[in-house]
Amino acid sequence: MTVSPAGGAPGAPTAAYESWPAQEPLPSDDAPRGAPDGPQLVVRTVAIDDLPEGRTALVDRLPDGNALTWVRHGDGLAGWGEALRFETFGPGRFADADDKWRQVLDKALVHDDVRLPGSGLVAFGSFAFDDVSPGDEEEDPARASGVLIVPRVVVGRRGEHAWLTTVSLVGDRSAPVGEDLLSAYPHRPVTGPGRVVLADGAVGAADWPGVVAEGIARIQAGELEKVVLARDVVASTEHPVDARHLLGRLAAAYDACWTFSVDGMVGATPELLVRSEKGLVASRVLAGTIRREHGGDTPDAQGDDADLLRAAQLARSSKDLEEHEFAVRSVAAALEPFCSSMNVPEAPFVLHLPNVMHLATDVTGVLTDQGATSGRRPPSSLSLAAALHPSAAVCGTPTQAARGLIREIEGLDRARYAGPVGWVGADGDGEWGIALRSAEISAKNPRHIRLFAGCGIVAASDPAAELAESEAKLEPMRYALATR
Ligand SMILES: C=C(O[C@@H]1C=C(C(=O)O)C=C[C@H]1O)C(=O)O
Repeated sequence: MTVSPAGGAPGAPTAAYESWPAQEPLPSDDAPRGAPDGPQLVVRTVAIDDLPEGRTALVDRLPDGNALTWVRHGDGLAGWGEALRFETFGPGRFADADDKWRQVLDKALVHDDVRLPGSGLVAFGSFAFDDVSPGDEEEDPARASGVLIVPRVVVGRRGEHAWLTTVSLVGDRSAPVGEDLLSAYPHRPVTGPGRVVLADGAVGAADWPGVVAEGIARIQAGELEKVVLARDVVASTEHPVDARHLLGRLAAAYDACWTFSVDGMVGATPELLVRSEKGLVASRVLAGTIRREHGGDTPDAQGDDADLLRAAQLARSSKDLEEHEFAVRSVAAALEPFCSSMNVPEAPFVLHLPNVMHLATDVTGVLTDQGATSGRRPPSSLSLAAALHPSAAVCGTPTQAARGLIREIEGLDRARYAGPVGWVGADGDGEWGIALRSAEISAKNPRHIRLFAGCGIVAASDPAAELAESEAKLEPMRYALATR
């Protein structure tokens, strides 16, 4: 078999693209899975023409609840099965995952007929917000704080192009390949959660305004400028939660958000931490929120006159503009060392979502061509996400003081809430969102799911208003579980 170097897109793809014709059998050797020199993946992407269009078409393809997804406006990726899984821990969770990913890429054999972002070899990932989680040590010392998963099968769409990627491991003779790989995952019917009972999480709704008041007092005392404080709500369901039920409802109703699912972390986030594509980077920064009032059972993104008034109120609110400015500055400062040029708009726009409106700024940049001058690889989207995390949109300003205050007063194990979630490809490009408007299905008990929401607090914040805002931010996941 001939192995040819990667060609095509600039940006020095790191995986080898092999050149055998599609009908030839896959190579195999006797190396056992997980051999000391690491696993070798064989990846094949072909164009497909039978994927229907529509917001939920990708999610509808998922055969079971072990869903790996990243979907927006009907475009994106849906993966299932696990060819490889890497778990990482603590402060090194991003760097270790990035290293392991590069090792996989160096050996992978990729035959990609489609060559679009997301085709070929991809891994989905989800990372904890904090370097350490309260309770980690006592409750579950083995709990990983980062995970990268390479699916067995991925279906993708970008505009009019759709594709199918299959992944096998060299030497893994027991695993099905090609067509057999698809039939190895029979489609199981999607099940709803049945009756859902919601209860207070770590800090009850009645006590949470007190936590916010403490945050405000610390800001007013001059300890810091902004802190993001969060709370959780625990849902107990009659039936085990099937992630596809949640994903279908989120993808249909929250079309402008990125609907994600990685290893039990599910949500529809409006906030893009970083997208890296062919040397260009982009980040959608959100901070500053106003609730939308609407009746009915289905979230409705259509605006009315009252909405326009609220949007204008938000765009003029000095408290929200201040909160927003902190978040934009933190993202711009973190991206700057990687970029030769950047565009940071002076004023935010108002993003309309079915439940809330946000002040939003799209920051863009051109990555410095470090590869050309130093021979080093350009930073992967995962290492960019690591550099940007945690932005002031989910932590605060200054970062260290805010993180310290969160640990001190929030009383919540955020786990992967507000951490980076997304995917990385073979050339390092990828998309990472912030895991907001999200919930974590318990790995131990699939009838137990924790919903999260947080709010940026500044000196002028009002605890009761922040509680109401947190309720509005819980709405997407409550809707996904159909408790509203
Ligand atoms: C922290 C969350 O959202 C963040 C906080 C916002 C705010 O306080 O205005 C707005 C968008 C997000 O950056 C959340 O949804 O849990």
